Amino acid sequence: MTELLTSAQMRAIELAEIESGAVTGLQLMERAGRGAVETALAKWPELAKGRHRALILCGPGNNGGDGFVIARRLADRGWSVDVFLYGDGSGLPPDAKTNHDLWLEMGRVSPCAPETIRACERPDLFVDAVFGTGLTRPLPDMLNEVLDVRLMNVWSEAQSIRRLAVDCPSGLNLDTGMVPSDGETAPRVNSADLTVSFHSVKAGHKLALGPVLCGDVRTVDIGLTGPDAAERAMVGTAPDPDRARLAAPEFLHSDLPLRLWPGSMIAKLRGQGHKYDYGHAMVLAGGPGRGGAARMAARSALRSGAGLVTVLCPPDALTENACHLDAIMLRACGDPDAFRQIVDDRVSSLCLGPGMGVGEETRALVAAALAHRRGDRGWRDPAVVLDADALTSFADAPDALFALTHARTVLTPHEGEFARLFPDLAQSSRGQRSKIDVVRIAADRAGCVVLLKGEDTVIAQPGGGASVHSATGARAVPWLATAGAGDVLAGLIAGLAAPETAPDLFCVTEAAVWLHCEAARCFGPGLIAEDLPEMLPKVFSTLAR
Ligand SMILES: NC(=O)C1=CN([C@@H]2O[C@H](COP(=O)(O)OP(=O)(O)OC[C@H]3O[C@@H](n4cnc5c(N)ncnc54)[C@H](O)[C@@H]3O)[C@@H](O)[C@H]2O)[C@@H](O)CC1
Ligand SMILES: Nc1ncnc2c1ncn2[C@@H]1O[C@H](COP(=O)(O)OP(=O)(O)O)[C@@H](O)[C@H]1O
Ligand SMILES: [K+]
Repeated sequence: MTELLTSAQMRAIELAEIESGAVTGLQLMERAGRGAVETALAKWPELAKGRHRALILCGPGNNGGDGFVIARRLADRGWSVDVFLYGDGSGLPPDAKTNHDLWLEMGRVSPCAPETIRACERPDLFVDAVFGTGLTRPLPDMLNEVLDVRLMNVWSEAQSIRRLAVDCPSGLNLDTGMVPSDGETAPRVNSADLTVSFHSVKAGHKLALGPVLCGDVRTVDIGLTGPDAAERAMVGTAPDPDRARLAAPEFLHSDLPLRLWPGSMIAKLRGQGHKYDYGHAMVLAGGPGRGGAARMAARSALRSGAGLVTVLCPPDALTENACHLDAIMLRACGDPDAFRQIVDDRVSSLCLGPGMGVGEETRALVAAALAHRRGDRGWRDPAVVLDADALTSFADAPDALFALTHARTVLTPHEGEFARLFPDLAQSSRGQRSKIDVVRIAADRAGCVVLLKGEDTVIAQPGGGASVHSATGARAVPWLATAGAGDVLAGLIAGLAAPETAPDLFCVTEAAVWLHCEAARCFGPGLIAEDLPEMLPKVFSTLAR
């Protein structure tokens, strides 16, 4: 699954399935525990052979119930298993209580206390089944002392103890990827080498701290088959308004062929026609000495598929730009009047912001771009990508920008630019709201697609459709944190949106972010922004097959 469910959505799916009579809660718990064991043994085959020792911490809810199933399954394999319960056995919810009692027929349950845990023999596998989707507040102090086996400083070679988290490392909020804090002590949380999640990944696995804390995240199919459980919208099609999805070539537990996604988002991999059919993208540049950002955006637009790309710059920057551009055309344009004369109805996408400078001139050009209509020639208005200075120029009056933006606009802020336009949604004022939710609010407010950058890039459109692109784990590209990488992304969106046959802007933006990350992966460490457009042909060659 590529849907990023919230805890409430997961509970609703589970409840609907149980109420339909298709499955019982106990069966789901059994499948979850069994799936967690199978996944751990598949990841660590050395544990699949012979008898080992497990230390399992169970919590007061159903996450703890999964822990008791795991205990039983491992004991069945001949393992020695020490089980600890945080909380009181009599208060367990019914299914967890049943599994607690089943385990009591095989072994002991000790109260969770640092002294008793320290007295155990060194485990080969540590299982965190304390809290999952039910975490509602910060972890209690006592748990913090025992949740990270590697920090307990009791066992030799603690670094090699395998740490399995059931649904999530306890303390992580699965809706937000954040760690709730009581505001007085440092937030407390566990981390894991392997996190086994059920049915679908949750938003918190992919946002904020989730990817760092969860380690390898693997999803187990627990056989939820009802209508609510089905995946709703494949990447590359209109998103479901309620369920965020991953911008990744996957659907229904399987990999999509890359020619299907993102290949189908790229007109020149399949289309026919002349250069104007692929659209004319225009990138507005700043004054002398500030043109590099726009030139990189333009190069990226040309590489990604626009038939023609023109840089528009103030007249005094013409010479500088002419020295750097060949395939990309160049026109002088310093004000909205010039803009209106130059931009004809064949222009199908516009990119404004990189290196333009902050102020009234930029505001006026942004307003002209957002007012531009294509008349009879194009079947829809040009896509307008606003980045960097085009956003910051409206820091004092974001509403003035939102009065101009329309459905063919995409805003591509980083957190700093986002805070200028949406101060109440900024990271510092976000509180416990998830990045997905705040970008949804931003998209509704701006009436257009909003992309908020980061390792967890979130894209949302008005009405709730949202996507997360995760550049973490095997797709981590720390070397993308390089000046100008964002300019290239803005150009990439403009280039993919330029062709007459381009899909809608939300889908184009999802594909652009994935391609941007792939270009960075393809180049590797040492990357500078100029390298990104040059890697696109290599990335595209893998999509056509
Ligand atoms: N939803 C589903 O479809 C399935 C859920 N399963 C498991 O059930 C879990 C969810 O179970 P629950 O909803 O019972 O939630 P949890 O087991 O995650 O936690 C709920 C309990 O913890 C308490 N609690 C929350 N935060 C606390 C804190 N900081 N300090 C002390 N106590 C705290 C709550 O009051 C409640 O008693 C999932 O994560 C998963 O492991 C699986 O059994 C399979 C199916
Ligand atoms: N550590 C990272 N991992 C993945 N992507 C990153 C990382 N750092 C930055 N990026 C991506 O690189 C781009 C940087 O954009 P931005 O901050 O606007 O830079 P600039 O303004 O210098 O062009 C964004 O797309 C962002 O998501
Ligand atoms: K857990």
